[in-house]
Amino acid sequence: MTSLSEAYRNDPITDNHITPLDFDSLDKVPESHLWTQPLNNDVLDSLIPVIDLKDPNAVNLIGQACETWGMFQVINHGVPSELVKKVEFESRRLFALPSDEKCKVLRPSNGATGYGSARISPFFDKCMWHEGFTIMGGSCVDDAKVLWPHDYQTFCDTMDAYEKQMKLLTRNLLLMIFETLDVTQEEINWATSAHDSQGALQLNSYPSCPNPSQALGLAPHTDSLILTLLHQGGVNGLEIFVEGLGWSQVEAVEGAFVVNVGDLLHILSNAKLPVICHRAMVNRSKHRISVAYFHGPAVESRLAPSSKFQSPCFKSMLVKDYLSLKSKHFSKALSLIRI
Ligand SMILES: O=C(O)CCC(=O)C(=O)O
Ligand SMILES: [Fe+2]
Repeated sequence: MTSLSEAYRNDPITDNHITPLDFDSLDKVPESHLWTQPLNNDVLDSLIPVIDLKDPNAVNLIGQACETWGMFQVINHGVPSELVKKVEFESRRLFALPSDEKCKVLRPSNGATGYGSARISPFFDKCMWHEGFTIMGGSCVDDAKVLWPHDYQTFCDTMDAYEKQMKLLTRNLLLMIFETLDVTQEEINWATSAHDSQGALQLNSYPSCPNPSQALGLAPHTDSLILTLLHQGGVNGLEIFVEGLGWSQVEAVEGAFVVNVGDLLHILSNAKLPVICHRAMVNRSKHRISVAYFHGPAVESRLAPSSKFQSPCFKSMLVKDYLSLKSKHFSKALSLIRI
């Protein structure tokens, strides 16, 4: 069976879009990372609801938030805060390594895992104030052994434990979403299956930046898979684009995960659930870390709007073919499969 990481192999990225800056060595933002168009710092306050999973009305609130925004935050989700803190600590330990150490596990141009710039980098003229580390296929032991030959186990155990928790929470959230979205049991099984080969953990690092108004942490994008769970690490930075209003901050709420609909759930819902365009901003004083878990279905499986919809508005295709289309056409991918 093809895994998510294998699905990315056919669409290599050129090497100059993979190696991040050595941020520690800089006291000003280089031309390559200076975004000249206004980044609009008049951001609106948070519009995205924070939902308590213990609220008896949580299912309806989640359903409403998904239909309105394609995004919500959850608290009281059952993921131990100690584990989340450990993940953040281990992530900081990784990104604090010297640049040449981190580059020993640089993501290969035709690969999906390891250290490197955001996969969306080739679609933008300017570089992002960001470095990332991607874990797919259930284990990061090979990379961790290179980074810490004698001390890799804690990192791996922490990431494994976190990924397990993310899979459980994702499944629960999807089941709640499907209580208010009419799809078949087979489609629910498709969306909630959670084999090791399907999810991805993305550690994001946004070092403090001497010129935050002209640098961008992560450029605007939608997430490609089914559902994303994001830990913002207590530092604001995530923003969403709201048609007619502009950019709005998604406040970093202590202990909350930001949950957002990805392209594949948008397609399954026949566009009933919007997919929200978001970006990450940087700041002058804090080194921001975020951790995203992306949940996807089997890449060899077929993707289509639910058969409950009389008039599907997207073509049916294999998941891996959609991911390949997204790798080539980025933000145009959804419109290319629109009927
Ligand atoms: O760091 C953030 O706030 C956003 C991260 C994100 O959008 C992603 O990893 O896809
Ligand atoms: Fe994202």
